[in-house]
Amino acid sequence: MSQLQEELVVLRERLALHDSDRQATTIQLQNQVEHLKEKLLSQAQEVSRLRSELGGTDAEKHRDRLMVENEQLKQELRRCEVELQELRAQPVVPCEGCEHSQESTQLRDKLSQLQLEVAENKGMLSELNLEVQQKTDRLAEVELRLKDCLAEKAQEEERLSRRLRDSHETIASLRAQSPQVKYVIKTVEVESSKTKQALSESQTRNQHLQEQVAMQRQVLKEMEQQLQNSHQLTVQLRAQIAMYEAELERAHGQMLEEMQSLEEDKNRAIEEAFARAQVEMKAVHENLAGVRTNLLTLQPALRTLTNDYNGLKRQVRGFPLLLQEALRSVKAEIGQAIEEVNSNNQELLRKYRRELQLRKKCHNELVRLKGNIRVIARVRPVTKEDGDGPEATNAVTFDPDDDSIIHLLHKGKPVSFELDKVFSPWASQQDVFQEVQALITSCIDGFNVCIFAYGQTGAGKTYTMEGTPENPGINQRALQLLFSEVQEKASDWQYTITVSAAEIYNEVLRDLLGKEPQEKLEIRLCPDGSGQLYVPGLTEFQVQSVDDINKVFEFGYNNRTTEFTNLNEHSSRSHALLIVTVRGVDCSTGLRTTGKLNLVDLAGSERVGKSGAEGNRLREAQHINRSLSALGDVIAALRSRQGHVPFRNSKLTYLLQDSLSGDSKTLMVVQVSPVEKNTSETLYSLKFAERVRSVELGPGSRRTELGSWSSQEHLEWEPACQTPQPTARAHSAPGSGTNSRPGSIRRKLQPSGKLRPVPV
Ligand SMILES: Nc1ncnc2c1ncn2[C@@H]1O[C@H](COP(=O)(O)OP(=O)(O)OP(=O)(O)O)[C@@H](O)[C@H]1O
Repeated sequence: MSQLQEELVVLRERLALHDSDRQATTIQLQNQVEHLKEKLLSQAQEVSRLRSELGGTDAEKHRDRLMVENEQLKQELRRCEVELQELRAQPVVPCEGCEHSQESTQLRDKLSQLQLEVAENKGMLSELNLEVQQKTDRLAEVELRLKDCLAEKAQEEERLSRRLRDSHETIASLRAQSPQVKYVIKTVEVESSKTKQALSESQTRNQHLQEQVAMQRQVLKEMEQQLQNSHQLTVQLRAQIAMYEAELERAHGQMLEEMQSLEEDKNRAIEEAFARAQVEMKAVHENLAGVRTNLLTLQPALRTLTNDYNGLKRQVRGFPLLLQEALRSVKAEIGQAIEEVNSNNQELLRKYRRELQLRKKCHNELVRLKGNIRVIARVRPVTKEDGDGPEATNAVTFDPDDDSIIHLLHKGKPVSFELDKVFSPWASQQDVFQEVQALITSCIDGFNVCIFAYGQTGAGKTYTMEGTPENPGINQRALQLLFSEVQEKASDWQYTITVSAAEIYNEVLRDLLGKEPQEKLEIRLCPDGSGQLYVPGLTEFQVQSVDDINKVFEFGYNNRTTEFTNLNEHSSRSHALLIVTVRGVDCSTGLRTTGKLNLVDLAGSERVGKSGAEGNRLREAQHINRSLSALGDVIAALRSRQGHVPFRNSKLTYLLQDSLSGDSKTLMVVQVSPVEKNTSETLYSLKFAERVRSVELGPGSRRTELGSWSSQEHLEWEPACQTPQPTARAHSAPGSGTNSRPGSIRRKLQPSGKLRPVPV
């Protein structure tokens, strides 16, 4: 029992000890709670201080102040605008030539510039307003966050105080229930540690909040800086606005001054005008008074004038009728006159056409009477080339009473020939041309004409056809005549003249005006079925003047010189043709004519084969003889009007077919050398000429005459020469010559060939 009591005492002591401990702990806890409360309070104060420090209200104030300033600026702007409107509304009196108008325009420009600047500033201000608004929004947000923090803290505080209260109650209940004290103490101990933990947590949170507050402070500082900047900007803008206002004020003042001066000018001008008008009015009044007195005196004159005028008016009214009548009669007279002239013209035209036909008929008749094929002879003079001595003596004489007779003394025997005409060595180029002139003119009328120069080499063929530069031959003169005739007829006819030039050498036809003179040309039938012949590829040049012809000849000559090394010799062995085509259109009737003039310089007719030529020379001679024989055959056939004309026997006759047949006209000029040494060839040439001519002269004997004009005849004709044909009229020639025969073929002395250009 005593042990139990002892134990109870110990327990009581221990309990008392525990009690004192618990009291100490409770006090400690209470102190701690107090301390925490104090801390919370100080923190709340700190927060409120911070709130006040953060200057949420300052910023708001600042913002408000800015807003107020903004509002003021806006009001000022509005006022400025109103003033500007008023200024604009004020009527501007334009005064032309006024020196202020330019200044006024400048001021107006300046004003509009200022307005633009003001608008820009307005924009900037609205931007600043927006910025301030954004900052205010951010401040409100921060404030809201701070409020939330404070509310949280208050809740925490509430919770802690509630727990403290609970602890007190627990302690009190523990005191009341001593058996459970130990347990309670333990619980308190446990709870006390929890409280400590909560405290440390709240301390941590407190620290976090303090950091946030520091951050917010930093943000606020930055915002304050920004606000300060915007404030500075606003100050600047205000200064600018003030400056603009001053400018505006000045402009306004200037404008007012200008307006004032303008007003004054205007008033002055009005006054002056008024004074002038008054003076003028006075003068007008005076004039009026004078006019009135004049009017009184003029009235009778006016009356007579009015009467006159009325009379004239009546006359004028009647004038168109009179005029119309006069015009009608004049028109009728003119019409009648025109009709008369027309009928006269018609009559004249009819007569002209009849005359033309008659002329053509006469011409044709003349040509017919002369013969469609005519043969003339031309004797060349003795030249230096003929040499000296008996061989060069003259063997040709003429009949002084008959210009168609020629006498030749051949090997001592006189032989005479009758041709259509014989030209002595003294005959000029013009004399010869006169004989052929009619033929050329008929070419314009649409006839085909052929003029041949026939004879031995050196007998003067080229001289007759081409002549010399100083003394041109038939070719040049013919073309000249054609041009002048065509020009004469130009009022009624339109003509085109074209020329072609060709050469036949060894029965090969070549174009002398073509780009390829080497090219062999062929004669073909026209594909149009007209039966006409043509030479494909033969160049044709249109000529309008002698100059043109000279150019064409020059071209042809150049072609030949480049082609042949010995042109003179070559030209003696080839036939050269100049083909002139004259195409005409009658302007009144549309009638078309085409005439062709063929001017042919034949190859030398000498009988080379007889003199023992061989090789190329013999071949050339054979070709020449064959073609000349063919020409003789064709002419003979035409004269005897045979059904078949052997045109195709040579290139020459085939090419000239359409110019030798039908109503074509042919003239052969037989060239004769007068000297003794050439009498054999001269005899041969004259016989050939006479035979050509005699075919027509003796119709009964035509058939017998036409036996053969073979190529052999040119080579084997010597016996026939000695015994003249019966149809050839032989006359005794006066005088006599030597019997010598011509020697070798002479070369030409002229530097040119057969197509040498001869200027006229
Ligand atoms: N009627 C004339 N008057 C003056 N000289 C003439 C006459 N006829 C010819 N002649 C001269 O005689 C020479 C030979 O004449 P041309 O050259 O005309 O002969 P050709 O017959 O044409 O010869 P080829 O057959 O070689 O062409 C030339 O010097 C020429 O000037």
